[in-house]
Amino acid sequence: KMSAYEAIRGQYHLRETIGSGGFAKVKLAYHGLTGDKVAIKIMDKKSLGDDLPRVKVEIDAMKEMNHQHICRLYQVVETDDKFFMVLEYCPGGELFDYIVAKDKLSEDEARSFFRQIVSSVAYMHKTGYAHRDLKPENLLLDEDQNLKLIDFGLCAKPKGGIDHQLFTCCGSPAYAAPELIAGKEYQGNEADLWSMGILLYALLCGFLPFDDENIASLYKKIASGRYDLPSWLSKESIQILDALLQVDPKRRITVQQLLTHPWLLKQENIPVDYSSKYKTFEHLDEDCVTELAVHYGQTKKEMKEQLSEWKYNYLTATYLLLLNKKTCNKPIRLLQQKKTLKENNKNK
Ligand SMILES: Cn1cc(Br)cc1C(=O)Nc1[nH]nc2c1CN(C(=O)N[C@H](CN1CCCC1)c1ccccc1)C21CC1
Repeated sequence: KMSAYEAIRGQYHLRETIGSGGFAKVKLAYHGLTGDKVAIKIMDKKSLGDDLPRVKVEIDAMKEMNHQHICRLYQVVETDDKFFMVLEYCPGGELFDYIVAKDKLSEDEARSFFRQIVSSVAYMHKTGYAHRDLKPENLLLDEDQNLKLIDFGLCAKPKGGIDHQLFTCCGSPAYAAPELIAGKEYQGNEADLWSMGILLYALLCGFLPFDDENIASLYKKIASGRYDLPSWLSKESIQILDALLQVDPKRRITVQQLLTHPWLLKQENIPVDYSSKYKTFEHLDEDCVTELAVHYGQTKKEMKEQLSEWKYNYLTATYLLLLNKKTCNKPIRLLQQKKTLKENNKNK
């Protein structure tokens, strides 16, 4: 049986580890046929333990979401002992590090980022998912300062719809909504809006509104809903923070109301557009289909049938990366994959 890395090795050139968390690590890699950079999240089944279902949750969620501010899933490889998720590579790293490096952001820069966050969350909620772990560590920067949402391992797709009650308490305490830490029933979408308030406060201030080493006093501060307002905050910034950081979830602003909030309209006066700029899964790009059909020596019809199955195999990844190139006006060309020595000898 093929070892895990062998499965990946023929398709990608693995490079250094760029991130490591509890049960997973992320490696930079190059996709063999396009030469494009990708990030491969590698999870060991044994060390996942009973967190294993979270991987399925994350994979199923990311397969369903196709949005310019949500990190793109290209391919999934499962072996006996590992999961590999091939994901979009973001060379700017985490928004968290960006804020720390700049101390705090200007209101205009915070607005530019927050509009993108609202766009990704509105799309996610529309698709029926609540993230439940929104924080600056889970927002990555691409080469054009665009934000990409990651880490859907704690997300929920409530059976009864996005406004259905949830129970599991999860996420990072400093970003968790009062109703969530109170152990009450809560709605995932409402809890996400609270976390967005914490996020916006961090963008504008460079520190957290509720913070304490002691978890019990942290919870008391969150439940009180009282936080400092630094002198540099404008009246409008204070207003939108107040709308988001409402302790009572029923009084909290909704993501739909956010789309046209005056603070977000300041500057360009255009409501946040949360629709996906990417083509739907049904529409296959003719040029990319042609390039793949030629490369694999198949008819366009056969290639379209294979692509339409969206198996999230190497073919899905190659198609999506070619589509990226086309969107960035780069030539849609596949590198002639260097045949491995074994293959060469076989053909002799
Ligand atoms: C840190 N950094 C610096 C540069 Br330059 C690029 C990066 C970078 O990580 N880029 C990057 N592109 N695509 C990805 C990443 C990181 N990354 C991640 O998924 N990163 C997360 C980061 N989480 C935030 C809170 C806990 C862990 C991660 C999850 C599990 C293990 C390790 C890392 C993906 C795959 C989606």
